[in-house]
Amino acid sequence: MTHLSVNLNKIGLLRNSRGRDYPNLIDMAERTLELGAFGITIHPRPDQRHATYQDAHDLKVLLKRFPGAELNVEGFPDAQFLDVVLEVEPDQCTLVPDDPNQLTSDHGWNIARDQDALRPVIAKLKAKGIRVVLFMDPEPENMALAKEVGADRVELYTEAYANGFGKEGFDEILDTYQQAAQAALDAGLEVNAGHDLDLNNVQALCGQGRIMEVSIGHALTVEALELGWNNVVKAYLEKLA
Ligand SMILES: CC(=O)[C@@H](O)[C@H](O)COP(=O)(O)O
Ligand SMILES: NCC(=O)COP(=O)(O)O
Repeated sequence: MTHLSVNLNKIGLLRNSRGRDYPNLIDMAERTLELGAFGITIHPRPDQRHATYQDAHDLKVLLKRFPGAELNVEGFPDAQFLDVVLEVEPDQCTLVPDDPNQLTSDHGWNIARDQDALRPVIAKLKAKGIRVVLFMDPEPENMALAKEVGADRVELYTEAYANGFGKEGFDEILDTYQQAAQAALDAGLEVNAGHDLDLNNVQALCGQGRIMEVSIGHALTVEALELGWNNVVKAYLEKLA
């Protein structure tokens, strides 16, 4: 079985678009955990247009009511992000090489280049008992170095996988991801995966048993809209009849 950590960034984005607390991110997290999801992920960016740093604090309080459930905080390890993570002490911190103004995450770490910056950051997080994950492209040859710099896990960046799903050449893409996951396991790492995973494509990736956790947000939010839309429109029509 693969754990599901639900990314609530898009709930934060919707909330922030109106300047009031609706939808309430903590309520959505609570519902998600009550339904049996393994965890909650947020990815606060420097402009806090999605989840905010305060959300990380509030989620930590909520998660205390759900023993065994995990909080995963993702982001680029700038000073502000690290201060928040070291204070909140989530179960897991996923380090992502985002630029400050990036629309969304679009690449994994170049560890050979960034290892001197990563090592002390990883050591600091681990000293607080936080599991550290590095966001990685599916490159089997880089997994040993991810282990060597101190990561506990890698998260495979699955945009290419999701993009190729169901298209010609997909078998080769899937094979690349499985090889990267196996290389990580062989190096002594655990393996997460995420980005653009959805109800259609998630099983083929996780079915071979190498992926410990997926974090899913964007598609899950859109799918919730799609699956709920008809009922809600009908409910309004009934109110107005
Ligand atoms: C690291 C990663 O792939 C996700 O955190 C992704 O960036 C989701 O965030 P957004 O939906 O806010 O782009
Ligand atoms: N780590 C990936 C994540 O949290 C969610 O990515 P997406 O489903 O919003 O693309």
